[in-house]
Amino acid sequence: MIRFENVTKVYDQKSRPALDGIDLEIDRGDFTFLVGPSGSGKSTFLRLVLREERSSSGDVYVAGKNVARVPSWRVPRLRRGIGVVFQDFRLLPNKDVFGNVAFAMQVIGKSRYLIRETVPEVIKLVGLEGKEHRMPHELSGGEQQRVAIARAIVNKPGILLADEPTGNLDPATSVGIMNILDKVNQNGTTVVMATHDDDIVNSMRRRVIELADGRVVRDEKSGEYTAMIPVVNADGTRELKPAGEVRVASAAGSQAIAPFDSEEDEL
Ligand SMILES: Nc1ncnc2c1ncn2[C@@H]1O[C@H](COP(=O)(O)OP(=O)(O)OP(=O)(O)O)[C@@H](O)[C@H]1O
Repeated sequence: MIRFENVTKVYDQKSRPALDGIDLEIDRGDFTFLVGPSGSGKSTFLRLVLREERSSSGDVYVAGKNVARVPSWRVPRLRRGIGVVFQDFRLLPNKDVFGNVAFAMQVIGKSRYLIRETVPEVIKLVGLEGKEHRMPHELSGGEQQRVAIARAIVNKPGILLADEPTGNLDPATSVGIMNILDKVNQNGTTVVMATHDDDIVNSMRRRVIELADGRVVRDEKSGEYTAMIPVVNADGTRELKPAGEVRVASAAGSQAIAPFDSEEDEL
């Protein structure tokens, strides 16, 4: 469903590549986690699949098509087959739940009849029945993410890309979101999820592709993950440490420099 053949992406000639010679294949119907420290290339991978960025060398195939060869006017059609969910939900603030989900069908010209049929089904699938007329600001973070997932899948995409979909949610709410993504996957959609959340990865036991400095350093069929966090030690040296250790270590003088701890503070 997604194939990378020796793909390198360089944003800035003076820096190391964001992705460096990636070779991998994700089959139709797979659920794959993309893990790795901040800056390892996860979002770049997803942007290449969506053709929001182009590779500097190597080929990206989505559903058998070399995305670099898709003419610009056909890119919207390519993207129609790919649903996307982000950490920050990105709902339309002036539309209610129904309107947010329906909008994804309206923009591609689906009939009012089909919209009236389909939107309630998808709202039910994500567990938001009865909340169709709530505005985004009247929903919890978890509910907003459910709307975002409903919007991403309402046109029945073959692929769902999720970039840190639980990054703004507490652990219990995250479990609910993962159950929905699992259901979407069981309905046949290929799911690729970038995450730092080891609890989620370890509870799901799905394929884990780990990136570091733009390279694949691990690819396991049903793997686990320990998130690593860059820290500055008391003596000023920097190193990567397992996330669990950092919380203990910080009391002893190490300070996390990645954004994860500050994100937790915001919860
Ligand atoms: N538009 C851009 N221009 C220049 N450099 C970029 C751009 N986007 C990403 N990069 C760089 O490419 C590398 C990979 O970034 P990317 O966002 O893909 O990592 P990530 O694994 O998704 O990180 P995070 O977990 O923090 O979201 C980083 O060094 C980053 O600074």
